[in-house]
Amino acid sequence: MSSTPVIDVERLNLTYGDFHAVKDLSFQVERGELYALLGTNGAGKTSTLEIIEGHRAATSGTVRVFGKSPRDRGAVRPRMGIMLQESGFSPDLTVRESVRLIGSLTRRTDTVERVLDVVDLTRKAGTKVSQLSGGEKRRLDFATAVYGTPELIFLDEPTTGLDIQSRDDLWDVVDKLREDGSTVVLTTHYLEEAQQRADRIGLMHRGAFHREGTVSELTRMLPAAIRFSLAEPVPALPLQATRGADGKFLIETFDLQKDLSTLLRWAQDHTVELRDLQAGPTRLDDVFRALGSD
Ligand SMILES: Nc1ncnc2c1ncn2[C@@H]1O[C@H](COP(=O)(O)OP(=O)(O)OP(=O)(O)O)[C@@H](O)[C@H]1O
Repeated sequence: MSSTPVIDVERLNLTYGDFHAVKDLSFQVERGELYALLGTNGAGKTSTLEIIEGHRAATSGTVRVFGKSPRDRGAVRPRMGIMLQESGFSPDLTVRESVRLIGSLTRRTDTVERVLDVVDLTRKAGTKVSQLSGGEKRRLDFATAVYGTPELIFLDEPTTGLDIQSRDDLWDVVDKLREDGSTVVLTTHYLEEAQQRADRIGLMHRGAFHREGTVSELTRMLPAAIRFSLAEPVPALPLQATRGADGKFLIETFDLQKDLSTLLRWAQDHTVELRDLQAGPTRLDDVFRALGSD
């Protein structure tokens, strides 16, 4: 059984004058998914999101949100919560007034008190926006996405500028929204967040998908890494290794278990200490670095 995707993008193109910013992009986001749109600077993520959010018209291609055109704002907009990189709240309004204003714009039902509590700004309710810290402003931006528990939530670099506790709190709220059935589209430059939380990732580079899939699909095609240091003099190793500028050895392998056990057995037999030993699958950062070298 297949249900209509929440977001359905087919052969989307966007040009700014002569510049082709989004090239034939196609993807779907299913109900309840957390989809991360990642990419290099200028890859076209914001442009793509702006079209899906209904802020910008496509040059060609089709975009459907809940089966409708995102330009049909009356039908689609109340079902979306959008946390932009900068919400542009009026500096003279208080936090409470700002949330009330957001609420009236969303046309969703909620209470200001509940939303302030969810984003942990109750104590700042009477404070003017101009007097908030960077992290508090970011939490106020988050309130725009949370108000009225929308079915579809866009989070554009949501944790930038947040301390660890606030980040964890934000993700707890997102987890709760997902339990309640919300679909989430995320952009972030914190790759570990995407790696931990996304169901699927679209990795954009120069307007197109370089890769798309689950985290394990994206990382599977790169070798795993074993890293360690050795005391001098360095004995002959049982496997091919390279040595980094920091003096650490790196073994890249598509058979981590076998090569790691070979290395450990060799170290045991030769009474060699493998210092700072680390072994693991490729991280998303490495997929990105591979992109940069294309
Ligand atoms: N209004 C515009 N007019 C002309 N070119 C634009 C406009 N907006 C964006 N661009 C260009 O389109 C490309 C894609 O921009 P976009 O902001 O979508 O990228 P992004 O993936 O969100 O980048 P970043 O990670 O740096 O925020 C960039 O090369 C950018 O310079």
